[in-house]
Amino acid sequence: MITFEGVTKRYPGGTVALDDVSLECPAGRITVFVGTSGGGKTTALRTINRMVEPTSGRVLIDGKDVRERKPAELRRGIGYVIQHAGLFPHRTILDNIATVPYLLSWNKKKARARALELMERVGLDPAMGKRYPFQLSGGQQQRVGVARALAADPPIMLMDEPFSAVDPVVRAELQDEFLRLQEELHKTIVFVTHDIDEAIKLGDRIAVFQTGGRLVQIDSPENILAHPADDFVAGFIGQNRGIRTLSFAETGGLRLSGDAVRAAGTDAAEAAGTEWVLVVDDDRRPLGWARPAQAPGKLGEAELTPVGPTFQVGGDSVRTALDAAVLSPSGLAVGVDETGAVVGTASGTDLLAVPTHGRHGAGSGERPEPAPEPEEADAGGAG
Ligand SMILES: Nc1ncnc2c1ncn2[C@@H]1O[C@H](COP(=O)(O)OP(=O)(O)OP(=O)(O)O)[C@@H](O)[C@H]1O
Repeated sequence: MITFEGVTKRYPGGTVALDDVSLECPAGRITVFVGTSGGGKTTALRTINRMVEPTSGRVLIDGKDVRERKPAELRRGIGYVIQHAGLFPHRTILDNIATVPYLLSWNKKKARARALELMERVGLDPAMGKRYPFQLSGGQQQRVGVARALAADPPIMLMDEPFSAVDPVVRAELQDEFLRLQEELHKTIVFVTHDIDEAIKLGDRIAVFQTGGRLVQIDSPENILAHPADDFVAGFIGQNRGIRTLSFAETGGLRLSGDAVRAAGTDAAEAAGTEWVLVVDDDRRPLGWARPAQAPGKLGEAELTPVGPTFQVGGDSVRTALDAAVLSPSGLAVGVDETGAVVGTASGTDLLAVPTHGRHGAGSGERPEPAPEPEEADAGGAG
């Protein structure tokens, strides 16, 4: 756990970069510092590894004031990743990743073996180990930056806009892999970004900083979206706050209907009263939509309308399910299990009735959430 106790940083000339900031970054979780440019995010991050010394207040790691530790020794236990990766240009990728192991006097063989292992972990072909940074794409360089920070297996990682310099597609990939890695590694991570969407995707907790180094709110992404502390936070979150809240609503408690689901080969006349039916194969995999009134005969014989996007029940959020409903020709979202078999369908109205608590998707670990109400607890099933 990292604790800020009344941390203030005033630079000569009078700039207040941090104004009496108190917060906690729980062990094994991702805390994201987000906010306006010049709000003090980077300054706050750097007080943790003593690259910045507070004017007053204290930063504690597991209850111990960081000032009691020598900066060099402290930093070896704290991985640090920055924008543009900050790799050493004249060192190979392997040697870049092995920087801290070398500093810790590991023998070269062990350090390189560790670097190779980490390259695989962060999704880089180990054959790239002999290359130099300029021979890698921006996204690959960022992966090297993450691998380098992880090399000596530090319990803490500080990440300052690590994915900001790459295009949105690569950025999303890096974020997804980062979350997967964190599920295995459970590091205590402090992550700075100016991008609220990145903060919501990655953070277990989000700390919002305002100009003048003031911490305005620290809470879970769900609560920040649902209950912004003031107009500044509401404005910072931006539009579509309601819809985005649905990213945190789980589909596991949803009651899905089997009324519109029919096996291929069934007589269309049997479903004559239903405008759209979802035709499934023997394994309940969706084949497409049919309108029985317009295509008499056996379902599946006439051409079907493509199913469109589906959602995984319990795995995807209500936001994803709602998206599937909006794009579905029938207006019904198709819920599938992890094998792709149809569980049932839900209308937009069904989906909006789901309460919006709980973390969705490829997550950054469980978080203490209120237990579901009994009536929400039964898992979705064709019913
Ligand atoms: N070494 C320094 N000397 C004087 N002022 C500084 C110094 N470093 C930062 N500042 C000032 O402190 C304030 C906070 O800066 P900081 O870099 O922490 O903000 P930030 O929230 O990370 O901003 P950004 O998103 O733009 O990177 C800014 O007004 C900045 O100009």
